[in-house]
Amino acid sequence: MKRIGIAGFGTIGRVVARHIENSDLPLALAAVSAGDRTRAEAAMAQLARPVPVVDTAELVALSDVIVDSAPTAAFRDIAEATLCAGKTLVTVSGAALMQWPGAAGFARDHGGRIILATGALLGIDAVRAAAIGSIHSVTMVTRKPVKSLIKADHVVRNGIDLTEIDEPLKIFEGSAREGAIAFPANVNVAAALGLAGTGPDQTRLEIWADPALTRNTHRIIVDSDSARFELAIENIPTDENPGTGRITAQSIVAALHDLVSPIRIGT
Ligand SMILES: NC(=O)C1=CN([C@@H]2O[C@H](COP(=O)(O)OP(=O)(O)OC[C@H]3O[C@@H](n4cnc5c(N)ncnc54)[C@H](OP(=O)(O)O)[C@@H]3O)[C@@H](O)[C@H]2O)C=CC1
Ligand SMILES: O=C([O-])CC(=O)C(=O)O
Repeated sequence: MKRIGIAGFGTIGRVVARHIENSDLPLALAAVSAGDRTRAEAAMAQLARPVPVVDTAELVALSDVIVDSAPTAAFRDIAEATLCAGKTLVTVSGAALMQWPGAAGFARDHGGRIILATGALLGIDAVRAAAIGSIHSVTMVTRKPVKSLIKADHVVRNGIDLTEIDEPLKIFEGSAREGAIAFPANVNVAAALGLAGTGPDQTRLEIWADPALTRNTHRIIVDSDSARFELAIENIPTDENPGTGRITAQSIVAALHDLVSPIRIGT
């Protein structure tokens, strides 16, 4: 039985907890950590078998695997505490991982492991396989409804008014690294794509706010010496946090299944 601790009991963390509770695989929810403890305890009362809301140190002590579903800013503390204990971190904070160049060395030195789940993306398996050979180019175009982008740091900081737009507006063009830093809660997937393929600096990214859309969409074109492929995904936003697609939590659950299943499908 693997004991799972969830760091960040918000939109993603609560869905992951419910799946673990209902799973017939050898996974058990051990504890969660939170920003606002009172709010997390109220949400915990919705579970059939509530677990304690604890701080990061206790979460790590009580768990074999930590799921990081906290904000980007909390990633490093959660990751270091997990890795220092020689444990496994499952995260979708690609933007934060990208900004920690020493992560692999830190994990190796402490006998821990970081698993960056695919999150709200697709095709990371094919991109990784292509990267074994030579990738010529990777381009990603993200289009999101206004409600998914309106609170993004970059939009607020630059005073970009999305409330009145009646046609698609390109709000960012650059590298995946620049995009993930400017939109840490909106294009973690671009960072993941960069880390899987030619690197975040070589991966090109556009972000559009599109008033006609209801879904968070990503289109990716990869050209390599083994294959050319195009990928597209239309994510249904969660009600709680429209920037977060529903599939993200399910990607984490699938990654947890991989840790305990006798057969693994896909790279
Ligand atoms: N790769 C991908 O495909 C995607 C990645 N993400 C990333 O996943 C993460 C979670 O997203 P989401 O669930 O939508 O976000 P939410 O804001 O819904 O949930 C985050 C939770 O973390 C809590 N929290 C805040 N600080 C800490 C801390 N120091 N330790 C533990 N918990 C803390 C917050 O509590 P409180 O509100 O009380 O502060 C909140 O409940 C984000 O980093 C986001 O960028 C999201 C979508 C897609
Ligand atoms: O839901 C999405 O489309 C992707 C997302 O928020 C992210 O990468 O952080």
